[in-house]
Amino acid sequence: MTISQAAKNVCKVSTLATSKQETVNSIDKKVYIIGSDFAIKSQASLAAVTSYRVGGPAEWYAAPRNLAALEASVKYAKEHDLTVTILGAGSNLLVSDRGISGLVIATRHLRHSHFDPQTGRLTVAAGESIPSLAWQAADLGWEGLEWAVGIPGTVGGAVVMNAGAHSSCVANMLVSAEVLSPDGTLEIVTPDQLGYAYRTSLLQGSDRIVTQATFQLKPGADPALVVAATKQHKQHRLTTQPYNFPSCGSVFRNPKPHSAGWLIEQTGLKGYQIGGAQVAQLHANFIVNRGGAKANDIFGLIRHIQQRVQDRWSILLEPEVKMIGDFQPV
Ligand SMILES: Cc1cc2nc3c(=O)[nH]c(=O)nc-3n(C[C@H](O)[C@H](O)[C@H](O)COP(=O)(O)OP(=O)(O)OC[C@H]3O[C@@H](n4cnc5c(N)ncnc54)[C@H](O)[C@@H]3O)c2cc1C
Ligand SMILES: NC(=O)C1=CN([C@@H]2O[C@H](COP(=O)(O)OP(=O)(O)OC[C@H]3O[C@@H](n4cnc5c(N)ncnc54)[C@H](OP(=O)(O)O)[C@@H]3O)[C@@H](O)[C@H]2O)C=CC1
Ligand SMILES: C=C(O[C@H]1[C@H](O)[C@@H](CO)O[C@H](OP(=O)(O)OP(=O)(O)OC[C@H]2O[C@@H](n3ccc(=O)[nH]c3=O)[C@H](O)[C@@H]2O)[C@@H]1NC(C)=O)C(=O)O
Repeated sequence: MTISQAAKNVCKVSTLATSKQETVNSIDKKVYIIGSDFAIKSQASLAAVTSYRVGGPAEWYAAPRNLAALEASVKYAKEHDLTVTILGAGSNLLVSDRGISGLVIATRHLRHSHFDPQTGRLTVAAGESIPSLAWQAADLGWEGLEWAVGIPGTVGGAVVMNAGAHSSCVANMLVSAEVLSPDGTLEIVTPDQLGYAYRTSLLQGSDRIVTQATFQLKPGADPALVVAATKQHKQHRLTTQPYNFPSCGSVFRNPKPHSAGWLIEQTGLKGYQIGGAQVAQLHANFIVNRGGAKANDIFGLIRHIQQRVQDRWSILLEPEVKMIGDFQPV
């Protein structure tokens, strides 16, 4: 970005200026615009905030810490005609090496949680960590989230993805979610409105932002037993899934009744590598970043796996990972 471009971008934001707004360091790429209740950063690294640790920058990036700041970010994007991309913990995203144009809004800093012992309901902001909630519930002796340990995502991402493991998933326990639309309206939606199915929901590809969710859990169990079950799930993961290198978890949905990992292994692709991206030895449905991978290495490997599995089994594997931005065709 040139100085004049940076200055232009600052001007754009200054139209929203409040008395507390200031800009810092408009000479290099890191231009920060601090509003009364929100900040926008230009050319922010997305590799730093996604689990694959790859990809280019966000043209604009906001990480609101409360609902008002989220609403301000959405309003800002609308007024400046910026495409909005939502990021949770970035644990199911592959960001292109060219980065993302428009405004990336990270919801992982929206935080609050309330365990209501009267109803057994857990109401949490979109940015709360799913595995952290699983451990908190276990410590309280609340059953229902044992499966979620080891899924390094946020509540927002889990509600959108219908995250699941060990035969449970978000759809089974979600009571309602609060969503923010681009026009600024807040709405409470229930699971029957979200078209939930295996690893999918109507929120995928929609422009609605999850701000908080309420889950139904089961209080009253012996905490020691719930902690033990949670530990067991975590241990199972550590022995069957590669946690030692950056990944996005399972790359492909299972084409039921088959499992993607089995199909990929049987195709002889374990250990196959493009650049720094490798089909994991421990679990063939994981692509790991062995160090220095480019997003395009991972993208190329995804396409290679799809082609080889299609050739061998006549099954087209469907990516679970969300690929965002422009990728070079392979
Ligand atoms: C080691 C590892 C293990 C994993 N294991 C599992 C597993 O067992 N089961 C499983 O289901 N997944 C698993 N995953 C994948 C991932 O953790 C889940 O999909 C998780 O739910 C993604 O949450 P996130 O907050 O990281 O979302 P992100 O990856 O940031 O985003 C995912 C999608 O949700 C959207 N989104 C995120 N937050 C919001 C919001 N507040 N409002 C609207 N849209 C939003 C994004 O735009 C994107 O389309 C694993 C990943 C890793 C790295
Ligand atoms: N391969 C990859 O790309 C990535 C893998 N990961 C892995 O995913 C897994 C999930 O990630 P993470 O979000 O860190 O989840 P963890 O389950 O490791 O921790 C989540 C939260 O729960 C707490 N916690 C952990 N263990 C216990 C326990 N026995 N009792 C009570 N509280 C506990 C942690 O506290 P405290 O912080 O105090 O430990 C933390 O606040 C981890 O194994 C992590 O290494 C994460 C990101 C990317
Ligand atoms: C990690 C994810 O979710 C995971 C979730 O953690 C686990 C545990 O419940 O079950 C699913 O994995 P999975 O179907 O691969 O489960 P596994 O039990 O590891 O494997 C299924 C079958 O494939 C076989 N398998 C697996 C990997 C491999 O390299 N080779 C192989 O043959 C296993 O032996 C097993 O018979 C989810 N994946 C999908 C795509 O549904 C994710 O979505 O990101």
